[in-house]
Amino acid sequence: MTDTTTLESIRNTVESHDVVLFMKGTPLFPQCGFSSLVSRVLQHMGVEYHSVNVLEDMDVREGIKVYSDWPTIPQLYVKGEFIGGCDIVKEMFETGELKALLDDKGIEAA
Ligand SMILES: N[C@@H](CCC(=O)N[C@@H](CS)C(=O)NCC(=O)O)C(=O)O
Ligand code: FES
Repeated sequence: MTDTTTLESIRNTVESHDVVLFMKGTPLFPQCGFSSLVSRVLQHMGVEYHSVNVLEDMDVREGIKVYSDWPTIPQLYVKGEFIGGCDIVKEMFETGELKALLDDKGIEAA
């Protein structure tokens, strides 16, 4: 069960930072290949981002799925908007769509 406090706290997190990655582990010590890939893409692009380790909080791990109506981790948010998980981010990176989106939102990428 996901309560409104958890959802409000998630909303606060995604609205407090331009780029937020909900992941398993941390950028330095990712705990899953899918999370690792997305954090490496962002690092490679020189994008500053806030990361949330869902393994530290079961409420967030389950709550983020309800918040976005997306069943898995990782989850990338840009300016409060859910962008996607590993497959989507990988594809958007390869096509240049991710760079275009970040440019469009005024987020600096190298
Ligand atoms: N195809 C997914 C891969 C991510 C995925 O399958 N995540 C699983 C395993 S890490 C997950 O979050 N399962 C639910 C959970 O662990 O809470 C994507 O594009 O992001
Ligand atoms: S933790 Fe096993 S696939 Fe992500």
